[in-house]
Amino acid sequence: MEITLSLFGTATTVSDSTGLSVEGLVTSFNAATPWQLSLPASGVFGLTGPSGSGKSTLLAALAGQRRCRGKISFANTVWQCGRRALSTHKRALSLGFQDSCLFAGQSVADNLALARRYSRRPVPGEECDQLLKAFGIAPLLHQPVELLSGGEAQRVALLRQLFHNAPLQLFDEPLSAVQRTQVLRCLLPTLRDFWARYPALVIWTSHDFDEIQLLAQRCLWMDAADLSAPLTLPEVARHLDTQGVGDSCRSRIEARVESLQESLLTLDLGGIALYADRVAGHYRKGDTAAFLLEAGDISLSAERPGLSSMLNCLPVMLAAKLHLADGRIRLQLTAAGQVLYADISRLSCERLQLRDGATYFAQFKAGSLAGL
Ligand SMILES: Nc1ncnc2c1ncn2[C@@H]1O[C@H](COP(=O)(O)OP(=O)(O)OP(=O)(O)O)[C@@H](O)[C@H]1O
Repeated sequence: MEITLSLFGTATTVSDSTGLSVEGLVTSFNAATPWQLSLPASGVFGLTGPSGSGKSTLLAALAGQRRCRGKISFANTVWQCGRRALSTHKRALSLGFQDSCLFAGQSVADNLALARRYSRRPVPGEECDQLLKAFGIAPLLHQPVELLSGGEAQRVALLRQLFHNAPLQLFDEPLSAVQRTQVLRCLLPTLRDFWARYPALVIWTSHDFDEIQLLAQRCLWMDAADLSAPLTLPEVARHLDTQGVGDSCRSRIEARVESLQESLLTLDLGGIALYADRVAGHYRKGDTAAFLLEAGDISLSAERPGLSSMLNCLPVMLAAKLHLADGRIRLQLTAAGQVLYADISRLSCERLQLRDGATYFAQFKAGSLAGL
């Protein structure tokens, strides 16, 4: 079904969609690959792809901050038709950048109050108080924004966007300066919970695929100005693997070199022997060597396993569980003061009856340790 709307006094026909509809959107950057996109009125969608591929340009065009032509409509309102465009402040959206863009000369509290005052869907005060606490912003409320660190400023800017609670929320690497553990363990779970209770259409741009996995169930992929339709997370992971970009979840492990025989390296991690196969480079006994280990390469047992073709068996302590958007569970484990991540299914998690603080056995193949 199609409906007719009036934009600047001229009748315009758009698809009857309450979500976001983009048809043939062209900027000076993507003249050869017009963008098409159709997203529902609510839901969290990741946006990732190689650097310089056009992600920020797309967000700027959606927000009316980049000259473009084509059609954009959201919630049955036409924002762009041909070269005619509705100005940014008339679009029901908010846009958050890596550079926090807070209002200078004002306190944190003033910045946040403005967002609520100009919101058409203000978030209840109680909710705001909880968000202030979860984001660690409460002690900073009376600070002038010029005195905030980069990570603090980003957290305030993100909070300002939540307080404003626009129907379409665009984010461009909004947490790149915030400590990763705080992002993964506190901020992303808070955001997921917030958007479950205050639905909006969210497009979250990041190079950190773990962030996207924790927030979104679908993700857009941009490569050389070519925009995909929403993909599943495994589909995007395959793109990332092929391109060698992005950041799937890998742990960095450091261990002391014991011996190298043929291509099998024997290591010592806190008194436990580890083995790395097919490693390149020169290793000398006593050196500290670093390796990467994919979260998906680890299997976990509640009891010490018997003989196995998996050469590595490391006792680990479960520090935390993170629920990934695709239903899997990411476990944060510690061993000899180092942090490892393991991705397992919800069923495995239930069967193992995992408890924080308990000891388990992480198994992985010698070939899974990639030397740095
Ligand atoms: N204001 C501008 N003027 C001219 N070219 C620009 C401008 N902004 C970006 N570009 C160019 O447009 C292309 C796309 O940039 P864009 O910032 O959209 O990419 P991106 O995918 O967001 O990259 P990143 O992941 O590195 O942030 C790049 O080649 C960039 O150099």
